[in-house]
Amino acid sequence: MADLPTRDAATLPGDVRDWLRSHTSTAADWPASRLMAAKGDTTISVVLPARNEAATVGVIVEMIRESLMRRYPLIDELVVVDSCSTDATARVAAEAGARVVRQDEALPELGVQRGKGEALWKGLASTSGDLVAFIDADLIGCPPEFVTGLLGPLLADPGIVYVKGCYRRPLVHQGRVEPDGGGRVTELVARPLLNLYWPRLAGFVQPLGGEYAGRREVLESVPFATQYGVEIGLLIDLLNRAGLDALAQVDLGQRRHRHQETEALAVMSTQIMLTAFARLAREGRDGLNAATATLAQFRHVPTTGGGTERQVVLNEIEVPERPPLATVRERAAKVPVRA
Ligand SMILES: O=c1ccn([C@@H]2O[C@H](COP(=O)(O)OP(=O)(O)O[C@H]3O[C@H](CO)[C@@H](O)[C@H](O)[C@H]3O)[C@@H](O)[C@H]2O)c(=O)[nH]1
Ligand SMILES: O=C(O)[C@H](O)COP(=O)(O)O
Repeated sequence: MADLPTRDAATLPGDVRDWLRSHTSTAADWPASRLMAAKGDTTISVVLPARNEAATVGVIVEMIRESLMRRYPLIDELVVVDSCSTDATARVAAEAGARVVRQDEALPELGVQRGKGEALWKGLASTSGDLVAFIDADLIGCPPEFVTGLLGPLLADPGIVYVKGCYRRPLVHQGRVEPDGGGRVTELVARPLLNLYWPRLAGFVQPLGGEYAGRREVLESVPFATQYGVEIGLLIDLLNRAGLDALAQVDLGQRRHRHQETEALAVMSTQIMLTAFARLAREGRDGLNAATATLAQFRHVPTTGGGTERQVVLNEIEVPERPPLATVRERAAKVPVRA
């Protein structure tokens, strides 16, 4: 870890610290039986965006159908948006029991765009549940708690409009597992951007995570960036529209997925930056001229009981500048030399 001055979480800005404590729960707080009691007339849709996910989408669909449609009739509608796949994603998803919507065939009068955000937007347009949960289709292992955890705060509290999943994210590379090495774009791009320009969102452990749920009327009231900027765009726009207290996060445990190559992640990073810069411009901020920043990061440390706990680490980051050396030398040359 870099040798930076760090502070304790207690010195997070008061509203972020309070939010982190009061608006973070764990999936275990929201068992399906409890949600069934709270569901009442509320209808719930689950949308999986999928581009070439034939290897994983079927297992996720089967899990949702078995655990959350048959065993507990919690989910009313399960849709896979086939995002221009060239593999058997659509067939596998349909055989597993999902309704498959082809991204380009939904809302054809509005033309076609590419990317994950487009798939989610078309999924929102093709479903009708009062609550909508989005789950990535490339997850390797997706227990029912990934869905129930996201729905819990929405069913329990009418003041919550949007719930984001968080988790530990291992990086699996050439047979090696780094327990917290995943989420590289999150750590290198999204978290610094949010801490710099939207510090009230600094408490989101996984701002780019692909598992989240919201109320339909709220999701339909904000734009969806079409590509990979969709997650950061939603967070910023929902903060501005609904306020921090209407947002929540739920710890879903651990998330594994198919990793992309560095080259593809650079494209993703650029899309995320463009999405954020567009929001800075809309908010009338140039924002690009700061010399100091606080970066809140999350670290998992061992506990005495043999488990781990998440700690907030605050880094104070400064980039003071030195003037061009030539200008300093010129000045030094003018200082009279004493005999
Ligand atoms: O054009 C696309 C690209 C992706 N996807 C699907 O979207 C999900 C996530 O895409 P993926 O390429 O696996 O993204 P990650 O590398 O996992 O990126 C992370 O960071 C992204 C940027 O915030 C988020 O969109 C992702 O959900 C999050 O997992 C998967 O089901 C994809 O099949 C589409 O439907 N259409
Ligand atoms: O969410 C992210 O930061 C990107 O999807 C990269 O994730 P990975 O480092 O786990 O592949």
